[in-house]
Amino acid sequence: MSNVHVISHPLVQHKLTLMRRKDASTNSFRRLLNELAMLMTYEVTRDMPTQPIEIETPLETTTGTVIDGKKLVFVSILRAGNGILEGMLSVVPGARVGHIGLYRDPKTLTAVEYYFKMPSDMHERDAIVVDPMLATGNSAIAAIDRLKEVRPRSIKFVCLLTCPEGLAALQAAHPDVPIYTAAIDRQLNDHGYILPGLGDAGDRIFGTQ
Ligand SMILES: O=P(O)(O)OC[C@H]1O[C@H](OP(=O)(O)OP(=O)(O)O)[C@H](O)[C@@H]1O
Ligand SMILES: O=c1cc[nH]c(=O)[nH]1
Ligand SMILES: [Mg+2]
Repeated sequence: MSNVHVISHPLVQHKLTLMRRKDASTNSFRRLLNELAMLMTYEVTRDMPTQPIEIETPLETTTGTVIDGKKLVFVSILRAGNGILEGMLSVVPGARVGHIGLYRDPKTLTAVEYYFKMPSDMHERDAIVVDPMLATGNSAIAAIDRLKEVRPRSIKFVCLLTCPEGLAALQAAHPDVPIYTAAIDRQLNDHGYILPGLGDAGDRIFGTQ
């Protein structure tokens, strides 16, 4: 599973454990997701291109290093992706943002698209697709199928939690897309929920249960 990166940093694991607890409030769930997303961004953007820039310190001229945030596009799978998006944008505020609206049909567990909006010139941008949950993989696969139609320069997928079933499905459909996650849980239940998991991410972020 060389294309799968599990971010096992103690801070990430600590916050994820607090989020899993069923008694975590909407407020603390959202705040923790935000903090986790910031920490995960550090790993996910480790290889992003930089360029040298000449600057003046109060004492002399020197050469510093900057990124070009505009070349990055965070692609949020609605709704729950927006919980990760917020944290990522606080670390890379210049990034562009795309949205893909998808929901899982509760009976068939297939993904149904209701919205798609990307920045222009996607072929010049590196896309990071975000969604807290990779369960059956149907939503991530549908989102990446659709995203590939506008030909971004590269694609990564970031989630908080996944399971062997979702990883296998996404890797089979899009072997070129690296996957970043904070944990690989045990399995899916009969309703397509991750066990032990954290429940329905969208409902917990937005308090819609
Ligand atoms: O891997 P899958 O089996 O496709 O499941 C994962 C999807 O399920 C959840 O979205 P949901 O359909 O609940 O929509 P929401 O974000 O609007 O709540 C989650 O945020 C993922 O998008
Ligand atoms: O466990 C799961 C599976 C899919 N979507 C969620 O929000 N949670
Ligand atoms: Mg949901």
